Amino acid sequence: MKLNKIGERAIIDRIFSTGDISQEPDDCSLMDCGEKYILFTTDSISEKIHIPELATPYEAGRFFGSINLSDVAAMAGIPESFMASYNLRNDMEIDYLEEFSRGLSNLLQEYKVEFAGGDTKEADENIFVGFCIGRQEKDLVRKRSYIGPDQILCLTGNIGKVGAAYISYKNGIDVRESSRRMLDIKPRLDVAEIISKAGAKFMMDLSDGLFGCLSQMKHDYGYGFRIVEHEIKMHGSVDEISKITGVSKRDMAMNIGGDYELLFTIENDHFGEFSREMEKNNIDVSYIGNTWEGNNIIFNGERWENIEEKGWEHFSVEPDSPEE
Ligand SMILES: Nc1ncnc2c1ncn2[C@@H]1O[C@H](COP(=O)(O)OP(=O)(O)OP(=O)(O)O)[C@@H](O)[C@H]1O
Ligand SMILES: Cc1ncc(C[n+]2csc(CCOP(=O)(O)O)c2C)c(N)n1
Ligand SMILES: [Mg+2]
Repeated sequence: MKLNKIGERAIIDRIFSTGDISQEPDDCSLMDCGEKYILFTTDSISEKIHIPELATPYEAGRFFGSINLSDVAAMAGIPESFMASYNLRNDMEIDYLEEFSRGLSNLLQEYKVEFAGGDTKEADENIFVGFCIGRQEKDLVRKRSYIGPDQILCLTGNIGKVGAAYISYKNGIDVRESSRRMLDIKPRLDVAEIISKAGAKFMMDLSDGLFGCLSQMKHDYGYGFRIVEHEIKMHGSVDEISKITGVSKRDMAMNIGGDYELLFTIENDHFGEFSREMEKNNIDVSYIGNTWEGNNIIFNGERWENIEEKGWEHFSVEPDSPEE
């Protein structure tokens, strides 16, 4: 059976089922170092899928670093060192690669992460593979397995900026600015550790969209979510682009993916203390639902609906792709 008949999530299940993977599915893998964990993670991008044609190489380099740092932020780790492996077509312009590297280096400098080297090879497609390593006190690391029943579900910032930019870009609206926005993401290292110290339980980054994350958590850890649509803060562009294109706000903000905000839970009886701590630190957090043992559902203002959408998934069959 071909991969595009299976989809990314099921492919990863099949890889896990081959037996020897020692770690739980999470944003980073962990190495036990006494009082601390070493966190390590890898994330790659391909020019074809992740980099819109009108994006500058500098923007692409920053994006490449950011998505890797985001996986460390997602567990409340402190990133320390980064490696970059490039598989590149032999007709790539050296200027492109230099600008890409400059974007990456500047991003790493901003977050005080060492650029520790990498690997460079000739290939048929341009693929950039990152590896990031970080550290954190064990009791501050936020694992996905810390999810439990009746926790309050929380989300930082607002979502949908990247989804709206993606839809704009596809519809030929303001294409240069849309390309820039598609890559303009921020690893939430500014807030992750504070949120962890304030008592978060499980945490993850939203890379594949809110619906994708909920579906992944239900599948991997057995807990579902009841979320309330009007509690979810959307980026200002979502409404505007929805009106112009007819694509639903829900699709743009929750299904397309590409935002890197943090999704996490707190214990129900800790709400007062936690929300005061967020206000004190000026951290924008929305309380969007709670966990339960049932399936993922959303309250649309009138009734509860099942969430059927699965977010962004590699190898998923496009609706209009021919059957093989
Ligand atoms: N080829 C693979 N071999 C072994 N494990 C894998 C492989 N691909 C993914 N995994 C594991 O599957 C889990 C989910 O991986 P995934 O890349 O979806 O991470 P994520 O943080 O949910 O998403 P993103 O990469 O968008 O940040 C992780 O624990 C990861 O280590
Ligand atoms: C058809 C189509 N093309 C492009 C996009 C944009 N996109 C590609 S990957 C990604 C985030 C997760 O990346 P990864 O899982 O690789 O970390 C996003 C938002 C899309 N949603 N649909
Ligand atoms: Mg992640």
